[in-house]
Amino acid sequence: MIVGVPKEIKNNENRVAMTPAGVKAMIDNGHQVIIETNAGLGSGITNEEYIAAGAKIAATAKEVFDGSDMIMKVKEPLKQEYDLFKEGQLLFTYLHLAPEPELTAALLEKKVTGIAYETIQLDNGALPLLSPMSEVAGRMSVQIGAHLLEKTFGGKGVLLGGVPGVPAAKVVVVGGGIVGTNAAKMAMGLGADVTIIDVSVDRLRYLDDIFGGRIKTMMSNSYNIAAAVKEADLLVGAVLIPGAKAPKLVKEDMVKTMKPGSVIVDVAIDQGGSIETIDRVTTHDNPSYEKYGVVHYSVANMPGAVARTSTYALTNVTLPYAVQLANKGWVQAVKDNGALAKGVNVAAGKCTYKAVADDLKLPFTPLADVL
Ligand SMILES: NC(=O)C1=CN([C@@H]2O[C@H](COP(=O)(O)OP(=O)(O)OC[C@H]3O[C@@H](n4cnc5c(N)ncnc54)[C@H](O)[C@@H]3O)[C@@H](O)[C@H]2O)C=CC1
Ligand SMILES: CC(=O)C(=O)O
Repeated sequence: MIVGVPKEIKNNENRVAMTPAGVKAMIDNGHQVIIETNAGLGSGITNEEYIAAGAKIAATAKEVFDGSDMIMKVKEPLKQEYDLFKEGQLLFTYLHLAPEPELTAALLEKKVTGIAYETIQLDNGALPLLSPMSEVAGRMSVQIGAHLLEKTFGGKGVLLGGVPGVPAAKVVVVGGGIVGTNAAKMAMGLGADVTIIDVSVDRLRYLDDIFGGRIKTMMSNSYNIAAAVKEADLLVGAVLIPGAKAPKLVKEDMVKTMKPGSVIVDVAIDQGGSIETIDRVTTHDNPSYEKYGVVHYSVANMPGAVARTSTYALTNVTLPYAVQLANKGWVQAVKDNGALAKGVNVAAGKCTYKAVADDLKLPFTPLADVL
């Protein structure tokens, strides 16, 4: 199989979908790899390193798409990439289709097989290709929140950890999964007063256990969320229902109760956002805006800013699945691997992921019907 890796074009997206180690693994398995020129530079990987590992370098994204059976990317394709899809091509990347009707329509029209990193799911519910980026974004959410709380960035001028004699800032994390746990870890490490809200009592029990009672846990319901949001200096949105649009758990009237200069970082923006007052997806160039006196941050590719770490963390987990897809072809690979099968969101012009079909009001076709 010929595997193509275009350069990412989203604002400040410096990650790349394959490292030289991935190229070598593909070549060792009898495949060919085409990398768009300079695709790795943002992650500190040169064309020469890819060539030494056995890749060919293409001058343009069009050459990569035209010449490849499988495209590996990091972020969901942007509008200027839709025309590059070839009918029947395999696309392996983050897709986040539930909030993206136009991208979904383009993939369906071209009968692209879209396998989304974020919905590949193990039997225990874990999302192995989302987790490393959630670790990165969860940790970044507190680092970014701490900056935005500074007066010069529009914040109320509060130091997360406080100092002796002055109380620490209150950090409220809605969603206690991978993002939430990593946000809590960083916030606690900086000395903040941390509360995590989740809908799963088992998850809250686990968090209480691992943090040794040094954070507070709360059951997710609108009463508790309203009370916690009102007091929060930094609010982190971190909920997920796999594949689906994020539930808007924090309502506009709750945000209005926050003190001026408080900060919201909605990490769940890639699934449409979990905070009602988040009305746009922002970019690393212009990451935050003010609404009701509160600083809002809603960048959908947070890990792109720490690309070197993120590229290696992401490709560590994507490569074994990519090799299965290349070795067996996607149909046999998903028949053999139930976790990978859950990644198939669109195939043969049909939507094969229930939550995406429901959110976009499209007919749902069970994957078995297109295999
Ligand atoms: N903006 C960005 O750059 C990035 C965004 N993300 C996104 O962050 C979000 C969270 O990802 P993960 O932590 O990996 O997901 P996860 O599945 O590990 O955690 C989600 C948590 O939300 C909880 N939850 C579900 N419904 C809830 C409700 N009604 N109330 C409270 N909690 C609820 C679940 O019980 C679970 O513990 C996803 O949308 C993911 O795509 C991840 C990485 C980067
Ligand atoms: C998860 C995701 O969309 C990202 O890492 O950008």
